[in-house]
Amino acid sequence: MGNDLLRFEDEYLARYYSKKPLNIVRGHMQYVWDSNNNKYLDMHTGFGVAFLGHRNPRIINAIKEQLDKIITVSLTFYNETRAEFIREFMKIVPSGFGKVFLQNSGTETVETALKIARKISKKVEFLAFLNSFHGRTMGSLSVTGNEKYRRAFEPMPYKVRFAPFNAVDQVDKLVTEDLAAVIVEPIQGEGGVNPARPEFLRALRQVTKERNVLLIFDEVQSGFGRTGRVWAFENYGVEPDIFTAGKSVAGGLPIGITVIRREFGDVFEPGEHGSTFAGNPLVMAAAKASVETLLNDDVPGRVRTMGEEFMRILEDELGSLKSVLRVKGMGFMLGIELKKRADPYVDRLIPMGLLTSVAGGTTVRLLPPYCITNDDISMATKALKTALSENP
Ligand SMILES: Cc1ncc(COP(=O)(O)O)c(C=O)c1O
Repeated sequence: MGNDLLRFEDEYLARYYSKKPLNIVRGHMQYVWDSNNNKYLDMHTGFGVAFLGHRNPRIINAIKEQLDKIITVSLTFYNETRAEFIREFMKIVPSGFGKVFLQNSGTETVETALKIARKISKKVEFLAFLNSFHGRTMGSLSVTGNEKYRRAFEPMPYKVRFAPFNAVDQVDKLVTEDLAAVIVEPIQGEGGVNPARPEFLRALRQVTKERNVLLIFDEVQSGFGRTGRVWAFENYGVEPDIFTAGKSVAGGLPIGITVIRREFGDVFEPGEHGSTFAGNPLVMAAAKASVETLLNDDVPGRVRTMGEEFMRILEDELGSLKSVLRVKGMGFMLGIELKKRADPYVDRLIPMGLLTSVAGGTTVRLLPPYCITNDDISMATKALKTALSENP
């Protein structure tokens, strides 16, 4: 990439991901630019973080205004910016939910959900699903149903049983009274963009209720408008006891939120849980502006309409290609499942000006920002068609 500075990343920065040879220097809404001023349509969006666009003007202004006031205030104290965010956030939370736990990432919000479930239920075991992804810290990793992420760190601290995702007929047998909770993504993201079948979530809700087992929906990837409703579970008409959110909720700044039903109250005694950075006014200002954007721009409505159209176009244009198995997903959480590994295709799309990511090994995942246009959809479809038509 002709930039000597970047060698510091190679030499000293611990590697988490296989790195792409692209130095991204700037972003605006659905586009990013590299150091050679090449423009890319961003459907990677930092694994979904930039769903409201890069540097969305409303969010940037809110951050700038807050910078002139104060950046950090512990949850030990009140802060009006935080209170304003909570007031806005409660507008998008269904009425049965009444407490919000603030964190700094998706994995932390899952950790918090698991702790809450253990505290409320006084039980310790969990049921999770194969192919699920819930995070990298040891608790959230315990409920992640993919050996690849867990193998190097066994044994896991939490006792977890795994079941096949969408196996409606097994729900009655698997959800036993000794479970603290069942945790499930309404749409599996990292596992390959796999929507739950409505009857699967309905069966989970019915049996968990009957057996006094808590139901957790992990909405870190599927939530906040991504699937054409504010929460993916609203597409199914099924409500959990606890749900999580993260990724785009603070417009690009780190956040994680756990939401629980009103009747559970505060759950933790002072000192039982905490977080140094959580609820800091800078992130809260960005998150408040993000909720306002979601509501003012009717993000879920736009995503619902355009997502259906995008999916139809992808099915029409790519569905019959030899390399393609199926197009799947919901709203702006879309996947093109291939007959072989997806990484070479994702790499090939980069010089064509389209950034995407891999999910479940064989799926090209599209997580576009809500503001993409019909021209962007045409450009992406054309690039995908070219890339998927040839062997990489
Ligand atoms: C469903 C789900 N849960 C949890 C996480 C972990 O979030 P984070 O990477 O912010 O810790 C992710 C991340 O992709 C996710 O998709």
